Amino acid sequence: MRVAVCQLNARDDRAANLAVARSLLERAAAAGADLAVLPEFTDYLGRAAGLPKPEPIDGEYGQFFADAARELSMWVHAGSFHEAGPDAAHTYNTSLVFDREGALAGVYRKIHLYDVEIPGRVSYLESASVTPGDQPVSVRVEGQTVGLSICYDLRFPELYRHLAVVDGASILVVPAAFMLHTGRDHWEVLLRARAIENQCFVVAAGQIGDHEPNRTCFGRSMIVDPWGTVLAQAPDQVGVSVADLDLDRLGTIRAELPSLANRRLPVS
Ligand SMILES: NC(=O)CC(=O)C(=O)O
Repeated sequence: MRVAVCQLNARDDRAANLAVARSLLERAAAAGADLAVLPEFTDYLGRAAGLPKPEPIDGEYGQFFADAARELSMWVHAGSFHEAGPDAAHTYNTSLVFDREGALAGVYRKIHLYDVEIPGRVSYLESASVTPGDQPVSVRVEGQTVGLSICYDLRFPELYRHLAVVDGASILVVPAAFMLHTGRDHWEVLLRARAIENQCFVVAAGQIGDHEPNRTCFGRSMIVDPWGTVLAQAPDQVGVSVADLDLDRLGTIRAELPSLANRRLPVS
């Protein structure tokens, strides 16, 4: 299976963000991707005050990427967007996955919210405006089980254990807007750890660069194999990176180094 990670610099202009996302999906399709993944908050990454009215799953955002998937005949993981939430003050941070016909194949709401205060570096209280999801979600894509997650989820290995062991995922997807300060030291280590410990491919699409207000994202979108080898890493710019997932290699790694099968403790 050929996968693409689309690295974006979304800002406060929703229409412009979607136009760039569409052009990256076109590049991914031209490169022969079966599945293309966009980053967290592909719709909008700007000041809270300027956030366009949050939409339902079948709103314009969903329709836009359903059309893209159908027109490009490619599976599209539409990063995440601000889904209308349970009350006026809260959205969900939601991923949508569309099949080649543009049919909705999966919906995942970010479970772990980024409430972090690192003085002078990072100040973010995601729970002030986002309601967390509470369900791990996997989707069948081209005969493979793909486990869904979003950004800060990456720090919670129990989610990925569930996706790999309970759901049987062979591919783990991570749309992200990882901060520069934390990303420098943690992004690659965490992605490769999740790949190695769960013996899965990890496909991670990130935001890159400056976003209002005072937010800089790390980028370095990455595709990692189940051995922990980095198959593709994006340069520090908006663009598309592609890799082929050798699913036979996944079987070989799991057979030769059966750490998933050797687990001794149950997964809830
Ligand atoms: N932005 C996030 O949700 C996560 C992040 O930047 C981090 O975990 O660090």
